[in-house]
Amino acid sequence: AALNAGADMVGFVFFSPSPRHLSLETARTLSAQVGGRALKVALSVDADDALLDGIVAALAPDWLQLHGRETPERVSAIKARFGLPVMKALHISTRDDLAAIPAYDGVADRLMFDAKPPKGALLPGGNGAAFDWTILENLSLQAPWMLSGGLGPDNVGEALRITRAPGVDVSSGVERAPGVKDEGLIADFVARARAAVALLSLGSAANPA
Ligand SMILES: O=C(O)c1ccccc1NCC(=O)[C@H](O)[C@H](O)COP(=O)(O)O
Repeated sequence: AALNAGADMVGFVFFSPSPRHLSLETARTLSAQVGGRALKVALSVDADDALLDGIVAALAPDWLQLHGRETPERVSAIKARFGLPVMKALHISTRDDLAAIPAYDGVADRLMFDAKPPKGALLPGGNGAAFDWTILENLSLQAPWMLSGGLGPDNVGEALRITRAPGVDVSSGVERAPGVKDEGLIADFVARARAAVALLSLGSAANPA
Protein backbone atom coordinates (compact mmCIF):
# COMPACT_ATOMS: atom_id res chain seq x y z
CA ALA A 1 0.00 0.00 0.00
CA ALA A 2 2.82 2.41 0.85
CA LEU A 3 4.54 1.70 -2.46
CA ASN A 4 1.31 2.21 -4.38
CA ALA A 5 0.74 5.48 -2.56
CA GLY A 6 4.18 6.70 -3.67
CA ALA A 7 5.95 6.75 -0.32
CA ASP A 8 9.64 7.58 -0.60
CA MET A 9 10.57 5.36 2.33
CA VAL A 10 9.03 2.28 3.90
CA GLY A 11 9.79 1.32 7.49
CA PHE A 12 10.28 -2.14 8.97
CA VAL A 13 9.97 -2.42 12.75
CA PHE A 14 12.28 -4.78 14.64
CA PHE A 15 11.23 -4.41 18.27
CA SER A 16 9.52 -7.43 19.77
CA PRO A 17 7.09 -5.60 22.14
CA SER A 18 5.61 -3.72 19.17
CA PRO A 19 2.46 -4.90 17.36
CA ARG A 20 4.40 -3.97 14.21
CA HIS A 21 7.38 -6.20 14.97
CA LEU A 22 8.58 -8.31 12.05
CA SER A 23 10.43 -11.58 12.09
CA LEU A 24 13.55 -11.68 9.94
CA GLU A 25 11.78 -14.15 7.61
CA THR A 26 8.83 -11.82 7.07
CA ALA A 27 11.20 -8.91 6.55
CA ARG A 28 13.05 -10.90 3.88
CA THR A 29 9.79 -11.59 2.03
CA LEU A 30 8.55 -8.01 2.27
CA SER A 31 11.94 -6.66 1.26
CA ALA A 32 11.76 -8.53 -2.02
CA GLN A 33 8.45 -6.78 -2.80
CA VAL A 34 9.98 -3.32 -2.55
CA GLY A 35 12.03 -3.81 -5.68
CA GLY A 36 13.69 -0.41 -5.62
CA ARG A 37 10.38 1.51 -5.55
CA ALA A 38 11.17 3.08 -2.17
CA LEU A 39 14.03 3.22 0.30
CA LYS A 40 13.86 0.55 2.98
CA VAL A 41 14.32 1.73 6.56
CA ALA A 42 15.07 -0.76 9.35
CA LEU A 43 13.86 0.50 12.73
CA SER A 44 15.48 -0.86 15.88
CA VAL A 45 15.68 0.07 19.56
CA ASP A 46 19.06 -0.25 21.32
CA ALA A 47 19.87 -3.26 19.12
CA ASP A 48 23.20 -4.97 19.59
CA ASP A 49 25.50 -5.78 16.67
CA ALA A 50 24.26 -9.36 16.39
CA LEU A 51 20.65 -8.25 15.95
CA LEU A 52 21.64 -5.55 13.47
CA ASP A 53 23.70 -8.12 11.54
CA GLY A 54 20.57 -10.27 11.19
CA ILE A 55 18.37 -7.33 10.19
CA VAL A 56 20.83 -6.09 7.59
CA ALA A 57 21.24 -9.58 6.13
CA ALA A 58 17.46 -10.18 5.92
CA LEU A 59 16.22 -6.77 4.81
CA ALA A 60 19.18 -5.22 2.98
CA PRO A 61 18.00 -1.82 4.23
CA ASP A 62 18.96 1.51 2.70
CA TRP A 63 18.76 3.20 6.10
CA LEU A 64 19.02 2.20 9.75
CA GLN A 65 16.68 4.11 12.06
CA LEU A 66 17.67 4.07 15.73
CA HIS A 67 14.85 4.63 18.15
CA GLY A 68 16.43 3.87 21.52
CA ARG A 69 18.97 5.53 23.77
CA GLU A 70 21.84 5.14 21.30
CA THR A 71 24.61 7.66 22.05
CA PRO A 72 26.36 9.68 19.32
CA GLU A 73 29.31 7.27 19.72
CA ARG A 74 27.03 4.28 19.14
CA VAL A 75 25.54 6.00 16.08
CA SER A 76 29.07 6.46 14.67
CA ALA A 77 29.99 2.86 15.43
CA ILE A 78 26.87 1.54 13.66
CA LYS A 79 27.55 3.73 10.64
CA ALA A 80 31.12 2.43 10.45
CA ARG A 81 30.16 -1.22 10.92
CA PHE A 82 27.40 -1.35 8.34
CA GLY A 83 28.38 1.39 5.90
CA LEU A 84 24.74 2.52 5.85
CA PRO A 85 23.23 5.93 6.57
CA VAL A 86 21.75 6.21 10.03
CA MET A 87 18.66 8.13 11.10
CA LYS A 88 18.52 8.90 14.83
CA ALA A 89 15.15 9.52 16.45
CA LEU A 90 15.07 12.09 19.24
CA HIS A 91 12.11 12.62 21.53
CA ILE A 92 10.73 16.12 21.82
CA SER A 93 8.28 17.41 24.37
CA THR A 94 9.52 20.88 25.32
CA ARG A 95 12.11 23.35 24.00
CA ASP A 96 14.59 21.94 26.53
CA ASP A 97 14.67 18.70 24.53
CA LEU A 98 16.33 20.57 21.63
CA ALA A 99 19.52 20.55 23.74
CA ALA A 100 20.13 16.93 22.70
CA ILE A 101 20.32 17.83 19.02
CA PRO A 102 23.87 19.26 18.59
CA ALA A 103 25.54 16.04 19.76
CA TYR A 104 23.87 14.12 16.94
CA ASP A 105 23.78 16.80 14.24
CA GLY A 106 26.55 15.94 11.77
CA VAL A 107 26.95 12.45 13.31
CA ALA A 108 23.63 10.93 12.23
CA ASP A 109 22.85 11.26 8.53
CA ARG A 110 19.32 12.30 9.35
CA LEU A 111 17.46 13.20 12.53
CA MET A 112 13.87 12.34 13.28
CA PHE A 113 11.95 14.41 15.81
CA ASP A 114 9.28 12.28 17.42
CA ALA A 115 6.98 12.87 20.37
CA LYS A 116 8.10 11.77 23.81
CA PRO A 117 6.17 8.58 24.64
CA PRO A 118 3.19 9.19 26.92
CA LYS A 119 3.69 8.13 30.57
CA GLY A 120 3.38 4.36 30.88
CA ALA A 121 3.68 3.75 27.14
CA LEU A 122 5.18 0.36 26.28
CA LEU A 123 6.80 1.61 23.07
CA PRO A 124 9.31 4.40 22.48
CA GLY A 125 7.49 5.30 19.25
CA GLY A 126 4.41 4.54 17.24
CA ASN A 127 2.17 5.91 20.01
CA GLY A 128 0.15 8.39 17.97
CA ALA A 129 1.25 11.21 20.28
CA ALA A 130 2.01 14.63 18.85
CA PHE A 131 4.08 17.45 20.34
CA ASP A 132 3.99 21.23 19.98
CA TRP A 133 5.33 21.65 16.45
CA THR A 134 6.10 25.35 16.98
CA ILE A 135 9.13 24.16 18.99
CA LEU A 136 10.72 23.28 15.64
CA GLU A 137 9.95 26.57 13.91
CA ASN A 138 13.08 28.15 12.39
CA LEU A 139 15.19 25.09 13.12
CA SER A 140 18.56 25.21 11.40
CA LEU A 141 20.55 21.98 11.25
CA GLN A 142 23.40 20.42 9.27
CA ALA A 143 21.61 17.10 8.96
CA PRO A 144 18.35 16.65 7.08
CA TRP A 145 15.48 15.84 9.39
CA MET A 146 11.99 14.41 9.57
CA LEU A 147 8.97 15.10 11.72
CA SER A 148 6.93 12.33 13.30
CA GLY A 149 4.54 11.70 16.15
CA GLY A 150 0.77 11.82 15.98
CA LEU A 151 0.65 12.69 12.29
CA GLY A 152 -2.20 11.61 10.07
CA PRO A 153 -3.99 12.68 6.90
CA ASP A 154 -5.90 15.43 8.73
CA ASN A 155 -2.95 17.22 10.33
CA VAL A 156 0.09 16.53 8.13
CA GLY A 157 -0.51 19.69 6.08
CA GLU A 158 -0.63 21.86 9.19
CA ALA A 159 2.48 20.15 10.59
CA LEU A 160 4.38 20.88 7.38
CA ARG A 161 3.13 24.47 7.32
CA ILE A 162 4.40 25.13 10.84
CA THR A 163 7.67 23.22 10.75
CA ARG A 164 8.56 23.16 7.03
CA ALA A 165 9.99 19.72 7.81
CA PRO A 166 12.01 18.18 4.97
CA GLY A 167 10.24 14.87 5.57
CA VAL A 168 7.40 13.34 7.55
CA ASP A 169 6.93 9.90 9.07
CA VAL A 170 3.74 8.17 10.15
CA SER A 171 2.74 4.93 11.80
CA SER A 172 -0.43 4.68 13.88
CA GLY A 173 -2.05 7.60 12.05
CA VAL A 174 -2.53 5.33 9.04
CA GLU A 175 -3.76 2.30 10.99
CA ARG A 176 -7.29 1.03 11.63
CA ALA A 177 -6.09 -0.92 14.71
CA PRO A 178 -2.66 -1.21 16.38
CA GLY A 179 -0.33 -2.74 13.80
CA VAL A 180 -3.02 -2.96 11.10
CA LYS A 181 -2.30 -0.47 8.33
CA ASP A 182 -5.17 1.01 6.30
CA GLU A 183 -4.55 1.32 2.58
CA GLY A 184 -6.91 4.29 2.18
CA LEU A 185 -5.35 6.23 5.06
CA ILE A 186 -1.87 5.61 3.67
CA ALA A 187 -2.86 6.91 0.25
CA ASP A 188 -4.59 9.90 1.83
CA PHE A 189 -1.60 10.70 4.01
CA VAL A 190 0.91 10.66 1.15
CA ALA A 191 -1.41 12.67 -1.11
CA ARG A 192 -2.03 15.32 1.55
CA ALA A 193 1.66 15.56 2.45
CA ARG A 194 2.60 16.01 -1.21
CA ALA A 195 -0.15 18.60 -1.70
CA ALA A 196 1.15 20.57 1.28
CA VAL A 197 4.71 20.39 -0.02
CA ALA A 198 3.57 21.76 -3.38
CA LEU A 199 1.45 24.49 -1.78
CA LEU A 200 4.23 25.58 0.56
CA SER A 201 6.84 25.40 -2.22
CA LEU A 202 8.99 23.15 -0.08
CA GLY A 203 10.39 21.84 -3.36
CA SER A 204 12.34 18.71 -4.09
CA ALA A 205 14.18 18.76 -0.76
CA ALA A 206 10.96 17.55 0.82
CA ASN A 207 10.65 13.85 1.31
CA PRO A 208 7.17 13.24 2.64
CA ALA A 209 6.59 9.61 3.36
O1 LIG B 1 6.05 1.85 15.50
C1 LIG B 1 6.49 1.15 16.43
O2 LIG B 1 5.89 0.15 16.83
C2 LIG B 1 7.76 1.52 17.09
C3 LIG B 1 8.27 0.70 18.07
C4 LIG B 1 9.44 1.03 18.71
C5 LIG B 1 10.11 2.17 18.37
C6 LIG B 1 9.60 3.01 17.40
C7 LIG B 1 8.43 2.69 16.76
N1 LIG B 1 7.92 3.53 15.80
C8 LIG B 1 8.65 4.67 15.42
C9 LIG B 1 8.22 5.37 14.26
O3 LIG B 1 8.95 5.58 13.33
C10 LIG B 1 6.87 5.96 14.23
O4 LIG B 1 6.54 6.14 12.90
C11 LIG B 1 6.86 7.27 14.97
O5 LIG B 1 7.13 7.03 16.33
C12 LIG B 1 5.50 7.94 14.84
O6 LIG B 1 4.51 7.09 15.29
P1 LIG B 1 2.99 7.55 15.26
O7 LIG B 1 2.83 8.67 16.22
O8 LIG B 1 2.22 6.36 15.65
O9 LIG B 1 2.70 7.98 13.85
